Amino acid sequence: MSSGAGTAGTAGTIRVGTRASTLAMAQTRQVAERIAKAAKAEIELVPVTTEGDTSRASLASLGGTGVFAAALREALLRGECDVVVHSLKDLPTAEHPGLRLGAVPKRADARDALCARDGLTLATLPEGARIGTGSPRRIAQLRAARPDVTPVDIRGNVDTRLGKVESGEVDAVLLAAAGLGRLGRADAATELLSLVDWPTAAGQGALAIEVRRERGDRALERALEAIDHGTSRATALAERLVLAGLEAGCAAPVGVTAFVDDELLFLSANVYSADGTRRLTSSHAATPDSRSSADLADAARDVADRVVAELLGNGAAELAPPEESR
Ligand SMILES: NCc1[nH]cc(CCC(=O)O)c1CC(=O)O
Repeated sequence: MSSGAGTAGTAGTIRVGTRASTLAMAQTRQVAERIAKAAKAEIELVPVTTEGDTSRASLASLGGTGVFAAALREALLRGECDVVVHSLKDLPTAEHPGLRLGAVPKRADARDALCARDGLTLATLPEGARIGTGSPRRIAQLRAARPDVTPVDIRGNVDTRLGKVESGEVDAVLLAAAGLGRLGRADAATELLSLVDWPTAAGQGALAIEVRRERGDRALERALEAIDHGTSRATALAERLVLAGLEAGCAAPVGVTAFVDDELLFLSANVYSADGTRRLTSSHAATPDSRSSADLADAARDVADRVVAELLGNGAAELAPPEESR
């Protein structure tokens, strides 16, 4: 059944690398079925354990970028699989020299969901409520919206986190709506937070299919082209360029949202101080010359450049200076 390393797809089987968490397996299975159909090939899921899965350290202390993606990328480079499926928001913004983004399928809901006991919402949570999240962005947004509540650093998969609400360990957790939806747990959300005042992580809700840079399997390439969704790729690109542009000069939490609305590619970003008391915001729009991938990508680069320049010009780096200058 399983083919040896380096024998990419020779037996008509496409090996799809994935994290082994329930969420990753669920979303990879959905993408893998589409690849199988488009390539008219068999697929085999190859689970890869990543440091982000095994470490109990808080996500913030793991350094954020790359803990989930690195092991998948190594498995791909070693030839243990032909493609890997990531949550795009877990993929470092820097390009890997040996890899390319084969496809960004149609994106799911980019919003964060509050999953609270007793149907509570951000506005109706009692004073001092305990809210589970380890994300510096969500903590800053929470502190800005409800300075009286207490963020609690929790880890674990989606079911573990929801279980902490059921057991009463916390009053609510903040999770990506997309992940809840893919697990069939959308019902757990008691409030979907508006992207207007609660923008989320760059690429949240989008998946990324990565492949080795060298081209070989034509059927696989055509399948990835068929799955790629131009506006999802462009909005995720715009958001990730903001993150990349700020990473150089700013370590503060960032929320960013882009969408394509008829004629317009719109991008808006917030940079927060860690305690949520200060916030910089910038919004820009561009009109792509056409809906072609190339024109959408040009528009994405254009809006991202303007948003980054404005945020840095307004002092984003001073909200939380990069480590080395502290
Ligand atoms: N960092 C963990 C992670 N990576 C992707 C998702 C959700 C799915 C997505 O954004 O596509 C999650 C969980 C969460 O933030 O609730």
